[in-house]
Amino acid sequence: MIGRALTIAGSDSGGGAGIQADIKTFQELDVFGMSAITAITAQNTLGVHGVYPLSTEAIVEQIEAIGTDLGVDAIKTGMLFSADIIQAVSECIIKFKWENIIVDPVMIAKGGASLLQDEAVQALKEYLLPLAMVVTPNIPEAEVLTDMSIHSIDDRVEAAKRLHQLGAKHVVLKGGHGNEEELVDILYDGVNVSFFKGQRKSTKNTHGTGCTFAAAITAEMAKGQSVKHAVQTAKSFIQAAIEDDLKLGNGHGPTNHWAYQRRQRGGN
Ligand SMILES: Nc1ncnc2c1ncn2[C@@H]1O[C@H](COP(=O)(O)OP(=O)(O)O)[C@@H](O)[C@H]1O
Ligand SMILES: Cc1ncc(COP(=O)(O)OP(=O)(O)O)c(N)n1
Repeated sequence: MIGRALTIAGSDSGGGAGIQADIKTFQELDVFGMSAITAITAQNTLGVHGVYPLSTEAIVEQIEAIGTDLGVDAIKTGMLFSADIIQAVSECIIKFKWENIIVDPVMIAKGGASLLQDEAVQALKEYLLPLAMVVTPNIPEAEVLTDMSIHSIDDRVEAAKRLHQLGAKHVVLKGGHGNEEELVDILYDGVNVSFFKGQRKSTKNTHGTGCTFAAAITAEMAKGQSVKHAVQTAKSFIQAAIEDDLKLGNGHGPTNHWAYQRRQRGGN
């Protein structure tokens, strides 16, 4: 049977991040994509112009519709916006006994707009991280969740260990916000630390990189791959998507969700 992946996240009208990035990534990696929308954003490459959260009832109804019929093999959470939404989503995950949960702890969009209320951070730590098979913070998100400053690679490893102590079974701490030429994402599984390296591309077209990366991990896990294999594929997917950027819009443009498959087929 084909792998089934569900994204519980916000809609990005500009198509580069959120639900739209996730579904494109699922499709490119050959899994059946489904969605439960938490909020509508009016967004383009220049920034977030409006945020309209849905009621918890509307969100739970979407998740229940999927859980009681189609079923899922892996779930990604993205923009959850409020403590109430985090709690409602966590209760659904527990109710359906879903285990392959990839939590992208989205907090702030590239343009600076807040996609998670400050008071929701505690709910994220308390309700959702203990359910996470994988959590994928960027450096600023990891700093908020662990209450520590992250400068060196050793700091990243320490932060990953703290996030593991909060209940996430695997921690992928992304290096995009670091300043090294060779980007380093780390994976901590509670015992071992693995390093995933890639060449930094100098580009402003990085809108939605975090969503796309976490969606690729989710897709691979929906196909039954191990976390380590999923992260390796996601790294190749996002590297291609950033390198072959589409140059759309006047601000931070989207990445290229076709690039990985085109390369696999030997195209450019
Ligand atoms: N300029 C870049 N060149 C190549 N890879 C990048 C670049 N920026 C980010 N990445 C990669 O994209 C993924 C998302 O990283 P990051 O930017 O840290 O997350 P977020 O979008 O959540 O802020 C990571 O795998 C990171 O290494
Ligand atoms: C609806 C929505 N969800 C998430 C984000 C943040 O996406 P991310 O991949 O972290 O990319 P940037 O916003 O940092 O470019 C979003 N913008 N919108």
